[in-house]
Amino acid sequence: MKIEIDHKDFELMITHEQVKKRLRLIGIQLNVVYENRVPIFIGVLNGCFMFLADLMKQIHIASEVCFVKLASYEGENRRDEIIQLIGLNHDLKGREVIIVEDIVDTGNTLRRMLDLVKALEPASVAICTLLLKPDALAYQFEELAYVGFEIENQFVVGYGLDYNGLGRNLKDIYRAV
Ligand SMILES: O=P(O)(O)OC[C@H]1O[C@H](OP(=O)(O)OP(=O)(O)O)[C@H](O)[C@@H]1O
Ligand code: HPA
Repeated sequence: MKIEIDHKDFELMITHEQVKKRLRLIGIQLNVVYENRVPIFIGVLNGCFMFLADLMKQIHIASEVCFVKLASYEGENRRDEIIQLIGLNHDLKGREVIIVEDIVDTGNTLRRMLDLVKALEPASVAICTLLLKPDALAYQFEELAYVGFEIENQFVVGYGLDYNGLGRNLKDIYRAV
């Protein structure tokens, strides 16, 4: 099936049924690994909102959830880009943290997120991402423990992911053609 978003063509890549099936398996894994550890799931906005909402329906152990946003601004020296974590209202010291992303592409966002989270001294940090583009990844992350789908280096949209701000509401995931 083909769709058009903001004058760009996309074709169906991963159906919502496939996503749900994969989420059930990831949920089973997380329920086992984190039993009695009361993990905190930290979703990185905006893209993760649908994935994290559906993932949490598969989590049956005691756990907490929060959402953060990464914001950047330029320091006095124009080349200094300062990155801030906005919205975190939990003390992460000694906690078992699971960072939830819709997609890890170059890995730049995750690199920054990990630096900020690790500075807060959690007991452990794992990453759960719905999509991973291995060929675009500029770093190796040993924390990348839960991956929904590895995909080719193509732009994707839907299920939280946007193209020019549009398409986040689509249930299925589409790739640019
Ligand atoms: O691995 P990277 O190359 O850094 O790309 C991945 C990031 O890009 C997207 O966020 P974006 O900054 O577009 O914000 P959004 O979630 O609000 O769409 C996505 O949600 C990831 O957080
Ligand atoms: O392929 C993508 N689609 C939408 N947003 C993104 N952010 C990083 N990669 C992507």
